[in-house]
Amino acid sequence: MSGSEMGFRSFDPESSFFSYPTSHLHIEELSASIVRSHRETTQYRPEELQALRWKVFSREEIHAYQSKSVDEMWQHCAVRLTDAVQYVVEFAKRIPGFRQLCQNDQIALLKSGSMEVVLVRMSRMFNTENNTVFFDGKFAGTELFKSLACGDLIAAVFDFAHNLCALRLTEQQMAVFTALVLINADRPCLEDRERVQKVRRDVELALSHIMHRDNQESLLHKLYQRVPVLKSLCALHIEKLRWFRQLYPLTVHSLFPPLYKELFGSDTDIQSLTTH
Ligand SMILES: O=S(=O)(c1ccc(F)cc1)C1(c2ccc(OCc3ccccc3)cc2)CCCC1
Repeated sequence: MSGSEMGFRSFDPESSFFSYPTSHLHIEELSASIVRSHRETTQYRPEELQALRWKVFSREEIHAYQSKSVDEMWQHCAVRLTDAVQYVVEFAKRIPGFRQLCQNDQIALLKSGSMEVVLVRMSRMFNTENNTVFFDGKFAGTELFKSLACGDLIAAVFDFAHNLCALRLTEQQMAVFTALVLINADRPCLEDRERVQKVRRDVELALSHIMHRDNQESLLHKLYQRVPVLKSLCALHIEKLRWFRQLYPLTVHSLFPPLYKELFGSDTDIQSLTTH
């Protein structure tokens, strides 16, 4: 196996900055740091979700959600999503390598990747045995979200969560996979793509290292196959948001969280991410 295959890179005097050899120790430290950041920034611990696994909404509670108006339910989910995104922002800021990126690139990666990370993390809150997701303190099926009037988006969100949950990723595997989803050098509006790629390369090595250590390398290609689905889910979310905003412009303007509008609205500049 050549040095580059083992993850070692030779010194390149012309490179924009010193390209350090990626040692196994560096990769192990990076993995440990990403796992710690993940554990510190997930809203619910796995054991908490496990304990609540069979706590489902009653018919009356489901009916109450279904009786909400479209704009009320959209606002409710937008607030939930924004909460989840703020934890993802905190996760990103604690990833070595992400912090070293310029602020513009940190914001560009969060703007295009935070929803994807939320959707990956959502698979931790999914119960494949009754096809429910943890929402507002209990587990809910798709029928609870009927008043959103975007059944195709909800079905796709559930389908994605179900498929990923079925892979039974460990928290460590989930942590490094979400870091990989976030640190993507193909995202739009990046200033230093090469630097993002170098950070991504080490996270890729970290994921391969963890999957090899867990003897689950066969999962790697399944994980990489889920990435394009994430992209299409986020596009569908943006499409639905455009539809919703045409119907309820005032709700979006005055009742949606500013961070939600900055991340998913039209190209408004990101204020609240920088002031964090
Ligand atoms: O718990 S949730 O509110 C939830 C909503 C819909 C659903 F089917 C399952 C769960 C949450 C979520 C919020 C918005 C999502 O897409 C964008 C969206 C969808 C519908 C309306 C508005 C926004 C997806 C997930 C899960 C993770 C964080 C919050």
